[in-house]
Amino acid sequence: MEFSAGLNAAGDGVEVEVQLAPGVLAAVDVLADVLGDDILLIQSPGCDQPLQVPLPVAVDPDTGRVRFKRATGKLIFTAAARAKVPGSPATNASSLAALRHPESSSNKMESISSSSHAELLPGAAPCTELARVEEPGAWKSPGTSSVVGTAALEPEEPTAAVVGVEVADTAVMPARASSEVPAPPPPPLPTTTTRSGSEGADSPAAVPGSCSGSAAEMGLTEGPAEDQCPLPDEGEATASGKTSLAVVHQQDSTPAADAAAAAVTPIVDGDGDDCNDLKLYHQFYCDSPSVMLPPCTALAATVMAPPPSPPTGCSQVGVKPAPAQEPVCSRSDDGGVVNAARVAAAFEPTGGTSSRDAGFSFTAPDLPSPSPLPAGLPPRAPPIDCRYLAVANGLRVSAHSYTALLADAIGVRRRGSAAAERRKADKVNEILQKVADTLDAYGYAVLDNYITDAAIKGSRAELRVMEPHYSPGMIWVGKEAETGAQISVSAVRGDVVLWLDDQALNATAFVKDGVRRQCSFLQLQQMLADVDELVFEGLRPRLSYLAGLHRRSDAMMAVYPGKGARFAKHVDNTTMDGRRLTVLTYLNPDWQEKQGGALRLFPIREGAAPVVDVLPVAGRVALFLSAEVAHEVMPAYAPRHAVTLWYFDAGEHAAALTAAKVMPGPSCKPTAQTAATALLRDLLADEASSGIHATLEGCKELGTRVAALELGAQQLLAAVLGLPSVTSLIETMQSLTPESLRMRREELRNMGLGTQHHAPDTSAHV
Ligand SMILES: O=C(O)CCC(=O)C(=O)O
Ligand SMILES: [Fe+2]
Repeated sequence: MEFSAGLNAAGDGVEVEVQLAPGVLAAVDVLADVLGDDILLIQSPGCDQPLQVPLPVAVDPDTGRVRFKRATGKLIFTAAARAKVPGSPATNASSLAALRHPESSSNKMESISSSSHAELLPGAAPCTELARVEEPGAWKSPGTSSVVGTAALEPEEPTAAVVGVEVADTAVMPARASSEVPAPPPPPLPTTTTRSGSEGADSPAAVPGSCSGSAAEMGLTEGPAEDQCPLPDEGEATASGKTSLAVVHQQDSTPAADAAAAAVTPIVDGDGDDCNDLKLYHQFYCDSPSVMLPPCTALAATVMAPPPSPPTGCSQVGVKPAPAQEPVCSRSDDGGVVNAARVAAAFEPTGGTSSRDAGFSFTAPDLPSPSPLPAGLPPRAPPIDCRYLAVANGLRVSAHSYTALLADAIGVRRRGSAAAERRKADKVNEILQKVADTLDAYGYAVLDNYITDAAIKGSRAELRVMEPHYSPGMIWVGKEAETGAQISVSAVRGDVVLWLDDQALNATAFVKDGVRRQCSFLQLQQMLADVDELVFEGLRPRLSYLAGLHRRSDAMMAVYPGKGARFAKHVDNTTMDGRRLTVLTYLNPDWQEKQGGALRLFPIREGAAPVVDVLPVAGRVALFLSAEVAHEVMPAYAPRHAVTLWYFDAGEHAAALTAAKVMPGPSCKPTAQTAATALLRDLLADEASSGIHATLEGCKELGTRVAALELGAQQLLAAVLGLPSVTSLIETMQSLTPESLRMRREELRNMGLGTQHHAPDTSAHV
């Protein structure tokens, strides 16, 4: 194979010319066909990050020569397969291609698109660096770059070839480990922050009946087309100070509130337009973190002074993360491998037998084991023994791909000059650093437009088939990481949820009540991969607090059905269960403030940050520290869709799992859950139907009942009611007056649907 590289005539990049072997040429050619002018994503063995090659590459069909230009970086080109792509070329954002090295020595190509189909052929080629072009900054002065080495490799297989080029330019090296990046000061005061004396002051007024949960109201309408935006010219301003995307309102203008508002620094892409040209960080260094960045990034939506009477203490409640047990494989009727235990747990995480009996199962034809992920890619959600391979359009799904983001990266299709590229990379780093700094200083950060409208719409469409099968969200209480007791009280937590693990995400069909239904979660998978990337590659290296993140929970899809459903104030991880970062992605196009449903985030320490209300608008990603930031979901008056992911710290998680194994807590006992739920049900029920009356006698009876409960039930109740201990629960309950009982009941009802909307049997699962 022949190869040459050198500074191009314009002096703004290195031009590479490669003579490809016939098989490789065919692969590149076909991929170019599949991807249109998107990105070719290539993962080569020994190379940590996939390479992203903007397409089309110019292939001369007569000579087999390929030319392309790189501004900087290391290019390792591994092609080991030939793809056959019938049908029309896919040009949408879901088109993607990846080369990934499988278990052993052979290479495979995976090519996925909504309408195409690839035949995988094994190849064999090591990740070999063939040539290196080293002259840091050379393209700043044309003519000084040089090829310092060339080599050639003839692949053993005619269909496999490797070409490598490394071009160094230290000017665009991204920030790496936090130790290498001096932490900049907290975000500066935004000079153009808009403030208003009235907006965002109170919980939004209820608009009962305004949303009934139809598909249209759930926001499944077509979003606007993506802007096509040119790259900024050389001379264009790099920072506009534009704050239009960071709607920052402040209720009270006090010095403390001013300072707090100032902390919420709007982050903008800085190129003076509304375009998504910061979507991509084009990472060429295989051994560096690849960074994807949201366009038009902004911080939290509404800054408010703390509410006059903040809700009572944080409940020790959280959400049951993925179960820790290893799955047990079994075989389904139609021959597909089914991990019944895990699927049941994932789909109906109530821990109760009824849900397991009801039993979902996912089905897929037998396929060979998937290849392990290439080293260095973000860790995936819980490892599973019986992995499912999705069969979507006859193609295997790559567990990780950057392509959905890349496909939007107009900056790649219309590459600017080296200087423009460098500016872009710098800006991306700057924004990521701001996000990390904000998270570090205040415990939370919010990114807007991280997920595209198309991806939101696609994911919502994929989830629609599952929506009838969501279960009431569980409040997870107790010290047992991942195995803790769960209790469902819709007044405290009014959403319904669906847990999706890797296996479920990769399934093509599910069976419920003996009925088989098709499903596909490709878009959703991509969205999750994009969030993983933000966390693992964008933030983990920048925050020592996140340095130990090793994996995340399964994805929890949640729908607050409207009608005032909410989730009471709580902290996700109060028991050192391993969860360090909570990341929410909202899927609600056209969400209006009057629909409520804001995520209210409370400061880590009194006065340390503003209380912010973050509306669940589509594409927005909210991040906060799971063990420190109290938060609640304000009553939602329209169906509100969100995806929650929890990222685990390796050390804390391991310790929690060990602790859970050796000392299962009393709250695990089903009897405790039943007793606690029964009492809550009575407490919440209308007086007429409840055993507890707001009279002196009723109060006395309640105090006696609570004191007589088993410890586990008392612990659960204390947690749900936001009381710090069992002692305090008993004291509180024994000193109730008719008045305070009525207030407590009202308070609980106001937290959500209450029994007016939910029958007791649906609001209590034990
Ligand atoms: O949906 C949200 O905004 C937050 C949900 C939440 O707090 C949780 O599931 O723990
Ligand atoms: Fe939460």
